[in-house]
Parts: sequence; structure tokens; C-alpha cells
Amino acid sequence: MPETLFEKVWKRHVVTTTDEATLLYVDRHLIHEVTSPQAFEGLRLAGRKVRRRDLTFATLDHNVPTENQLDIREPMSRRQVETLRANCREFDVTLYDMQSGNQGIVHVIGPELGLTLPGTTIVCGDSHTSTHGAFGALAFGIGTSEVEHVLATQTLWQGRQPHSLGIEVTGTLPAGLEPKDIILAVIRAIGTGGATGHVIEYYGPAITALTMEGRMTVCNMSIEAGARAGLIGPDDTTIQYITKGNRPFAPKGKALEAALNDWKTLRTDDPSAFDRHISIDASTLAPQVTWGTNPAMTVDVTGQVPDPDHVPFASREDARRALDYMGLTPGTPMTEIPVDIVFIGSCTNGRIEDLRTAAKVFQGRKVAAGVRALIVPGSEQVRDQAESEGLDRIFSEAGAEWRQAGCSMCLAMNPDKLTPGQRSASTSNRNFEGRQGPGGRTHLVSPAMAAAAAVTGHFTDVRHLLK
Ligand SMILES: CC(C)[C@H](C(=O)O)[C@@H](O)C(=O)O
Ligand code: SF4
Repeated sequence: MPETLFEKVWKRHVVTTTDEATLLYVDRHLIHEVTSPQAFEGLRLAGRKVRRRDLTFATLDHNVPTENQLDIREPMSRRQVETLRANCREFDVTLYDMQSGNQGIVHVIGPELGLTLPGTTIVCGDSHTSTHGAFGALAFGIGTSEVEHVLATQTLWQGRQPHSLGIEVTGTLPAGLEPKDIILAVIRAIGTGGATGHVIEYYGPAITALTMEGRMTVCNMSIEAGARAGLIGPDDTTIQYITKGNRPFAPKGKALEAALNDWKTLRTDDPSAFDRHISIDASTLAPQVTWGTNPAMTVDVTGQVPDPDHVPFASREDARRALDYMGLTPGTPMTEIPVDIVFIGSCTNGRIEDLRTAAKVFQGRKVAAGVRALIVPGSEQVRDQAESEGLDRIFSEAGAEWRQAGCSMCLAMNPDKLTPGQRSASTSNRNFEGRQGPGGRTHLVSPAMAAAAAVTGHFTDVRHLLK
């Protein structure tokens, strides 16, 4: 029987099974300040220790102010940050604190440090843990009580084994399009519930052609299609990323040789092994822009705000409500919608490649009058790399704000927020009501498209700026 990559990784980590559940071993446990306080408190009350401190890594991301990290004014934020610091001290867990050189969004720093490896299980109290699947890891988000269970036992109870969904992406991504356009097009095609109960595996020539950064963007948003996780089989691109960078936790020497032999076996034997399967052709895609309040409410930038009677996966009422919240009129060309704020960052698109792509569009241009553009590196390493390449100067000369590392305007948990009615072009992954601040209106786009909106003041087909 042919097996999928997901099944292979799952099987390797089964500790025990009952009629309804499976206990999985966890190779890496990543932690941030939002979902860990009660978990540590639970350990404390039970008088337990962290079972595998060597497999547990923490960072600060959601609450971090990105203008000046050291100036945390919101009391709630300050408390969460200080609590994580105190918990890491008490339980002797490694914390990548602000200004350590390795702080950043948890899903950006895991791969950077070589913590994210093929064939491993990775969990974090955060839904976008699926990002790490780009390396052929089985990575998923867990709840706070599960965080406590993993801290105490290094294992996790799972219900029934998820089904597998193969998403083949054929063809070549046209110039000016980005991995973000692939994943938005996938969610647009299958809906926000399209992968519920499944682990997605992305494959095919358009996926193989992606860099690790691009693969992470795609896997990151698996969760927005309802999937439990998303992954991509490891190949030479994966191995280059792991072995060529300065990645302290990546295997070296003999351990690396053994790992490389093992990673070769980490692939789906045959697409017939998937429970379900779909295919999309990357060469037919145009840049994608969301118009509504979930990531499936997406159109081509060359298109128009849709008629609420003809919105796939949404009732007329839901589509009307979304249009109303977004302050949009059906039939308006997407390129006539002005933006107030541009946010380039997040665990979806806050990596070095994303900043390079954005910089190409900003180079020699200015942020349009009345628009504010925030460029927020996903980690301190990304920030340092971008500065060493002079990208920060390109952004500053264009009139954009160059910030410090954190989740920033992806969600309204730190000072970077939209005010009511403000409209953003955002490279993040969620656009529900209030996500970037109460009353804020979010349009999800790629970094190139976000930069194009910044310099023109409205959504613009970035392909015209790159000619
Ligand atoms: C705060 C955290 C629990 C949350 C998540 O799990 O995804 C956040 O990262 C998000 O993106 O909404
Ligand atoms: S960048 Fe956004 S999606 Fe990613 S972990 Fe932070 S808040 Fe969640």
C-alpha cells in the first residue's frame, strides 16, 4: 500500500493508541507569551517540571512593540512578556528574548535556528505552526491545556488520524506573482473549510520551484483552509537551507549523514495514497487580493468587488455583511480601492525573501501621499540580514517605516493597530472583522502587491510596476 509523507511521519511518532486516540511523541515544542502562562501555572500547581527542556524553546512575538521593543506600555502586554521570562527562568527553558539577536515570530525563528527539521513533529500553542510543514515536518497548533501536557510529558493526545489531501500545483508561477498568490488561490478554490479534517501535502512543479521561504508562506496558510497541518516533502532546496545557513540546532557531521539518508525516505510513495486530491495550474494565476472577511473571499487584482449573490462558499447574507463591513460596492474594480496602511510582515510574509521582493517595488519610488507603510521583519535575524543588504535604506528612502521584529499589525495585540474604518493592504494571513484593530478593514496580498499599493495609494497590478 502506498503511503503519504504525512502517514509516515505520524506512524514514527505513535507512542500508544487506544480505540479513539493516539499518543504522539513531540520532537520540538515552541512557546510564546500568549498561550503559555496557564500551562506553566498548571505545572507549578502540580509540582511538575518541564520533561524535556532540551526540546522546548520560547520566544516573545505577539505583544512586542515594534517601534521600540523595550518600551512596552500596555500593562497586559508587559505582564505576558514578564510572565514568560519568569517562567523560562523558573523552569530553565531557553528563551530567545528581545535584543538577543534571535528573537522573532516563533514560526520564523524555528527554521532559522535549525529547530525545524524534516520528519519531526513540532507543536506550539499557535495555529500557524503549520508553517514548519514546509520542511516535511508534521507541525500543528495546540491549545493551552495541551501545551501543559507537552511540557510535562513531551507527548500529545490526538483524536483520529486526519485524512490526507494532496494539492498539486502544476505549471510555472508567472513573473510578479508570489507564493502568497498560490495559497490565496488554493483557499479561494476550496474554501475556508475545504481541508477540514485533513493534512494537506503540496507538491508538483510550482511547489518544487519555490524557495523554503516561499514554501513556508504556502504551508503557513493551510490552517486558513481548515487543515490540521500542511506539509511539503523535503528535497535539495530543503537540505540546502538546513545545511548552508548558520543553524545551531541542525544536525552536523555523522548525524547529518544519517539524517540525509533518512530524509530521502520522506516522500509520498504515490499520489494515489491521498484520500483526496486536487490540482491547480500556477501559470493561469493573476495576483490575488481578498475583498472580504475571510481568506477565501478573494479575487484577481484585475477583477472587481463581487456581487453578493455570486460569492463561492458564502451565503448572500454573509457576503453582504462582508461587503458592508469592508465598505465596498459590488462592481468596483479592485484597482480603484484606496488604502490607508500597508503592512509587510508576519509569519506568512516577514522573511528575507519577502522583504527583498517588496524592496524591488519600493526602489526609486515613494510611498503615496496619505499612506503609511510599515515594514516589519519577522525576526531579529531577518532584520540584520535586510540591513546588511541595504533593504532598510530602500524602505526608508521610499518613506516607509522600518521596524523591529514581532507579530506587529498581523493582529491587534500590540501598538500596531488599524483604527476604525482604516483600510490595509496586508501580507498577513487573517482578515476577519477587527483582526488588525476594531473596525479595521484588511485586504490580504503578497509582499509585492502590498508594496505596489503603498507606492500608488490603491491596489495595483504589480506586474505593471515591474515591467
Ligand atoms: C495568539 C495566538 C493564540 C494566535 C493563533 O493561535 O494563531 C495568533 O498567533 C493568531 O495568529 O491569531
Ligand atoms: S504573525 Fe500573526 S499569524 Fe503569525 S503568529 Fe503572529 S499573530 Fe499569529
